[in-house]
Amino acid sequence: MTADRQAGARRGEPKRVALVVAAGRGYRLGGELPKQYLTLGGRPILRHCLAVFAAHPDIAAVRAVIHPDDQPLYDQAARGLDLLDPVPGGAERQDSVRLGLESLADLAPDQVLIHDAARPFLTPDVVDRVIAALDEQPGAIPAVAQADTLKRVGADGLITGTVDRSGLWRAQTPQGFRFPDLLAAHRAAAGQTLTDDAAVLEAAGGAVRIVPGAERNVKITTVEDLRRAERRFQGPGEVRVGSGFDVHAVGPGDHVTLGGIRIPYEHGLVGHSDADVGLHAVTDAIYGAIAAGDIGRHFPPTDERWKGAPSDVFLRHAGALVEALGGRILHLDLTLICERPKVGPRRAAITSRIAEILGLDGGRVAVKATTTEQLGFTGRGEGIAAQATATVSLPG
Ligand SMILES: Nc1ccn([C@@H]2O[C@H](COP(=O)(O)OP(=O)(O)OP(=O)(O)O)[C@@H](O)[C@H]2O)c(=O)n1
Ligand SMILES: C[C@](O)(CO)[C@H](O)COP(=O)(O)O
Repeated sequence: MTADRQAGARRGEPKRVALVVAAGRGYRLGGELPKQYLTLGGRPILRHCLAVFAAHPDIAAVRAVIHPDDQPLYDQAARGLDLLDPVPGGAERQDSVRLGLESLADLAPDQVLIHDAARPFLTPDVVDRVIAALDEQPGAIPAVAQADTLKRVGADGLITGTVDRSGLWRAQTPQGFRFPDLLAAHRAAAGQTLTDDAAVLEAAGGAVRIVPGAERNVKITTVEDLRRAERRFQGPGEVRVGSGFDVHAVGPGDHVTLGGIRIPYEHGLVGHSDADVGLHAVTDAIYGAIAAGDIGRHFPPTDERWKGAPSDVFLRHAGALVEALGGRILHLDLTLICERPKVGPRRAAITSRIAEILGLDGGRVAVKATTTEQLGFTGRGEGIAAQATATVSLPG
């Protein structure tokens, strides 16, 4: 559970769960793999939305509903994300949602957001709008106003009429509801065929509000949808660079933690967490690249939960935020500044550890060390400093 999620739970906010339906077979798209497991922008389609929910501060837990045959594909797609175990779906989308809701009954969330795995371009702002509307309504869905003229067409291909498009909206997901209402509505609707969860709540007499969706939040249904989605990931996207800097004072102890590894030493480093200046600088560099604040905002030093905490927790959080934006860490460059302990012999271990924490290729992580020629606080051995840059690409 992330820092923000734990904080939310502590503030007594409604317990909100995201349920991602991913048990479909993708017949209209065809091909050997169900569409949610095809690779888009270097990651399985399903992973895109799972990452958004997993990193969202107002979502307490995330569960996917999958086809039982897809377990190995799911395991690969969800690797490293903090999720509830998946549950098996049913023959139709509606069955999969109902089974997913039943599986959450023991957890008794206050609210649930249902999302199609086949909508990989979900962004946190759409989730925010649905959640905000749920404060006032039992149901809220993102939707986009219908812009084209609508024709009713007969079996012979001839137009039989023009449909008045005023008041018509295209429904998207995630669709948010008060959990007990939606579970009851789905149980009551078993046997009817309804294509979204808003329709299920409407059938039970529940009010559902529209909030602005996003044109980019499309569902991948056909080969043409997939091609269009792939084109969005072509080209460099937007490249951003962030920088990070950190210092910790030397104090009593018999080791320091630097760049995620423990190094025996005649002193320690003083800090609220494990005082790993290296990981702190890299973490702040990543936050900087995506303009997501700094380590102190996400993990306040006044918070007892982070006392003695291993700093890989902070770094993983920054990596998850990049992923939730559909981005990728292209390169990290860390410089450790101290006379002692000697970093050179540990450079490879630090490089591998940072790469491992973030799931990166080691070639994307540079670790360097320097002294300040015995000048200043690092030169006198009073503290260790670190500076880092992070280069991140975000989809265009
Ligand atoms: N039995 C089903 C059918 C659909 N879905 C999910 O519902 C979402 C929207 O459905 P759709 O786009 O229609 O997906 P498929 O059913 O896979 O596509 P098709 O109808 O072309 O087979 C998808 O994320 C899909 O995996 C599901 O969980 N269980
Ligand atoms: C729920 C939905 O995404 C709303 O647009 C859509 O109805 C699901 O897809 P399907 O093709 O109707 O199963």
